[in-house]
Amino acid sequence: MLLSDKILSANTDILDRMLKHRFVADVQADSLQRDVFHRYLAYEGQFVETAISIFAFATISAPDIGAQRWLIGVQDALANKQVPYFEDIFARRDIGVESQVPDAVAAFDAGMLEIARTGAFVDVLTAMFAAEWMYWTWSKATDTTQISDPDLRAWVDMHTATDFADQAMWLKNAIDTYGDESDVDRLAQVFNHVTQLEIDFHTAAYDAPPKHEG
Ligand SMILES: Cc1ncc(CO)c(N)n1
Repeated sequence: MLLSDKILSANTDILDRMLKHRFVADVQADSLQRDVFHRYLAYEGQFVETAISIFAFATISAPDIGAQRWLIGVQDALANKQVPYFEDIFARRDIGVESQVPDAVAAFDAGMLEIARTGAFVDVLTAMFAAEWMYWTWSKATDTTQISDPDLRAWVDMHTATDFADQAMWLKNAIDTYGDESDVDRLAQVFNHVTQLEIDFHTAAYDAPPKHEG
């Protein structure tokens, strides 16, 4: 079995919990409340910027120019496709960037950056594989469901588009190319850790935002 498939197999339970998360269920049932969507967007916009840094760390530790070219392309897509989505939507929907975010949101960003800063190349690949494979999976399962909010529809469609699908597949293949059988337990643990952070991140959108101090 491929290393990437072993990582997935070791995490079926937790991945399944994320794929059935209330947030995903609400998107699929077209019942995501506007205030939840807006909080999610504010937290998500911050993560997309963090993701640029994560892929920058991966670019530094990539062992060859082929991987570096690909990762620079990912940074380009994040900076020039995903960030503009948030810039446009924040202006139109009057969503403010939150200076205070819930602990779970801060923990997700910090946890992902920590792996990127201190982990081996395959660890960073696995962290983003956990994040992107999961989004690609639930978005594909949401391809034909009715979504009334055009901004939410566009967000889901962005994660079924060829660009994003190719990225998720590239990460999976790269784990098999650059990883080693001896990495399997550590990488399965990275995948597990990231998926738990994802669960908590998506739960945070349902809680009232933290109050400003003072
Ligand atoms: C929180 C989160 N996880 C994963 C993805 C997919 O890259 C995303 N955009 N946001």
